[in-house]
Amino acid sequence: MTSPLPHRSATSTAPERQDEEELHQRRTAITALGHELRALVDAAVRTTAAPSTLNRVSDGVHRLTAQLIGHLRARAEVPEVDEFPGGVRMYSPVTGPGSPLAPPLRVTRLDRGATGTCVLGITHEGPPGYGHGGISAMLLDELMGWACATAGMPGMTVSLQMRYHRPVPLESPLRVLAHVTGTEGRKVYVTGSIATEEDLSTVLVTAEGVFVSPDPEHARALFPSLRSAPG
Ligand SMILES: CCCCCCCC(=O)SCCNC(=O)CCNC(=O)[C@H](O)C(C)(C)COP(=O)(O)OP(=O)(O)OC[C@H]1O[C@@H](n2cnc3c(N)ncnc32)[C@H](O)[C@@H]1OP(=O)(O)O
Repeated sequence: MTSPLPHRSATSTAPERQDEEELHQRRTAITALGHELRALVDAAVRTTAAPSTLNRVSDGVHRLTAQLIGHLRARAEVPEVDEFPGGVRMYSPVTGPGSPLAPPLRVTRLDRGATGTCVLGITHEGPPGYGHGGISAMLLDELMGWACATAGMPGMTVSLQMRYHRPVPLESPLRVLAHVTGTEGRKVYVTGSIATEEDLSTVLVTAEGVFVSPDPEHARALFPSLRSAPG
């Protein structure tokens, strides 16, 4: 199972340990804020509170936001708390423990594949009581991307074909699966599915995707903040 928290190394030198401790504290705080934000978003889309209460909460949230906007990172800059590419992404809208949008999906790497678990909430609702089709596509796109990475070919989605067989329930543990089925040059072919933990044999959604590993020149142009990174 992937963890948003850093691994600690017994062989770290003292300054490294200090850095690791600081990273651990930041990730723990980001995770705690993400948890509270998800609770806020959930309550905000479910509440039947009076307009006066909504206005009061709105003012309070505005004041809280002001405490953060003095410390924003530049757009497209990889957060210091992340390991990109190929590792922790604290603010991913799918897996990020710091993201109010993320369920978040908890991912386990498999051999040329990946599996993920999550619970969708009312924030992710499409038809009343069920998940939005775009959210299912988001879960599968992400996990299929992880599957590519486990096959040693991290890439970007160029094609994603979805099939919605049955509605995806909210507030019910889900299992998402993805497997690489083949590669051809820089292209990776991947399949994915969503089922409930309760009934793994009844597939609710399936997907077929093509991912492409950008060539190095293209990758440097797309991700300039990684210009000095190895590879
Ligand atoms: C671990 C975390 C995982 C996270 C996963 C998240 C996944 C995402 O959401 S990625 C974001 C969404 N995707 C994107 O924004 C990608 C946008 N596309 C691009 O930028 C470019 O297409 C890019 C960089 C991927 C590839 O560009 P480039 O390197 O020039 O590839 P290009 O030469 O055009 O095509 C490579 C091959 O793919 C094929 N291909 C391109 N597009 C498609 C397509 N839509 N369908 C099928 N095949 C395609 C080409 O035919 C070519 O095949 P061949 O080598 O056999 O001729």
